Amino acid sequence: MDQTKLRLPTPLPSWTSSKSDFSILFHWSIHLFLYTVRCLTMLGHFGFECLPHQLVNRSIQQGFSFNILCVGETGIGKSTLIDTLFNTNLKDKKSSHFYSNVGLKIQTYELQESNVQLKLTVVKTVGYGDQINKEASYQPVVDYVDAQFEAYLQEELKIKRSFIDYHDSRIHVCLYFISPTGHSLKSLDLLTMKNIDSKVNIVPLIAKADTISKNDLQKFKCKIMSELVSNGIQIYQFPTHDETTAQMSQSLNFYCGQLPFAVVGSMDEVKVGKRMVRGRQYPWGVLQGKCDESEQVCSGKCVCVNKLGFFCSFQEIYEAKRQKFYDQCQREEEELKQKFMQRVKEKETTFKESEKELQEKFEHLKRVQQEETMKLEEERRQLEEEIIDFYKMKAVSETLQTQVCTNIKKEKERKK
Ligand SMILES: Nc1nc2c(ncn2[C@@H]2O[C@H](COP(=O)(O)OP(=O)(O)OP(=O)(O)O)[C@@H](O)[C@H]2O)c(=O)[nH]1
Repeated sequence: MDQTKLRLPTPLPSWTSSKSDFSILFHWSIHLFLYTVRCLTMLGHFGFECLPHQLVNRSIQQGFSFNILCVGETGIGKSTLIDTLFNTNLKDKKSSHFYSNVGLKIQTYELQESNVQLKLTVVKTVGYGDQINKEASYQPVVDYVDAQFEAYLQEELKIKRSFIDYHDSRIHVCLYFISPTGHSLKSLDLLTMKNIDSKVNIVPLIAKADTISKNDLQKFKCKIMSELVSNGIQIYQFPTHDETTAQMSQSLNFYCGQLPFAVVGSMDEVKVGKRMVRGRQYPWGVLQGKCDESEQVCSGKCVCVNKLGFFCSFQEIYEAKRQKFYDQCQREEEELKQKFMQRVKEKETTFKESEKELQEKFEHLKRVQQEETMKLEEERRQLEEEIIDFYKMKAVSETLQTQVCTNIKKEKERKK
């Protein structure tokens, strides 16, 4: 039978609660089971320990998709930061300040680092904050976010869903670029954030943070946070319970205390020592990505800013996770080996002790048996001597008896 061409029994009964359908389903399951049993060929090692590998392999095959919404005024540094984050040059044209309405620019890029593929969708506001009447500036953003939810819902409602090919365009994170005024949030910022905070994960960023002094920056951050709180605006909450994220960033509480993040982007590569790094060259020196000591931006998928203020790549995160997994495997393997060796040693000691005990028992029995043999030998010798004495005495008595008889006979004959 050609196993590779086996076809499953059809048709598969649609599920109903009636008894007859149940029995059909039952028979079908048995049929399927038999087919499955016959088809089974072991392709390799299996077990649920393989699940992490399968997940990693599937993720690598399928790639990742990440949708970022960048909301901020024209020229605030949205494109530069995205390029910095993903270490690319997405070559985006500069927008004009003279649009009558706010619009959105949606671009999808296929990025690759090593063998990890990323489908990156960047949605940027165009003309944001450039109109005299800014009241409705947030509306296109809200409409876009809602439209993506609606599209996903429509796909979900379809009888025949095809999520494998479906490009899920729902926004994972909204990077909200705050002008580095050092003063406070603008009413437009508050209005927009208030209208989208229930729909997307907002990560507030102070753009072009190299333009503010350290003290002013700290005060500005406090001011922004207090304004967000007093206006009831929900920003993204870091998953402090996530052990992996917590380990990678060492202390999420520290990062949460740094909100909003101060970021610096750059398209230029400058020489620092012997290395070429992304940075901004000033007459007084090179800024290799200022920002607070280290920062992190997280959403459903995680992106983080390293000590120098630039974002680590997905590849690094993936590699770190993979390394952690392998380290854990190695540690567990080592522990198992140690346990095994320990048990072998214990068993060996037990065996040796039993062997010693048995040997002693054997020696003891041997000694007892030897003594017993010697005793028996002595008894036998004594018995043999007794037998010899007995035979001697018997012979003497027989001789005496014969002599007595002879003497009696002679006496009788003499009397006659
Ligand atoms: N000082 C400083 N300048 C920056 C920074 N990021 C970007 N710039 C500069 O700001 C200008 C505008 O940057 P873009 O990234 O094009 O800004 P944008 O928000 O994408 O602009 P539009 O797409 O046209 O709205 C460029 O000249 C950048 O070099 C920064 O962190 N610090």
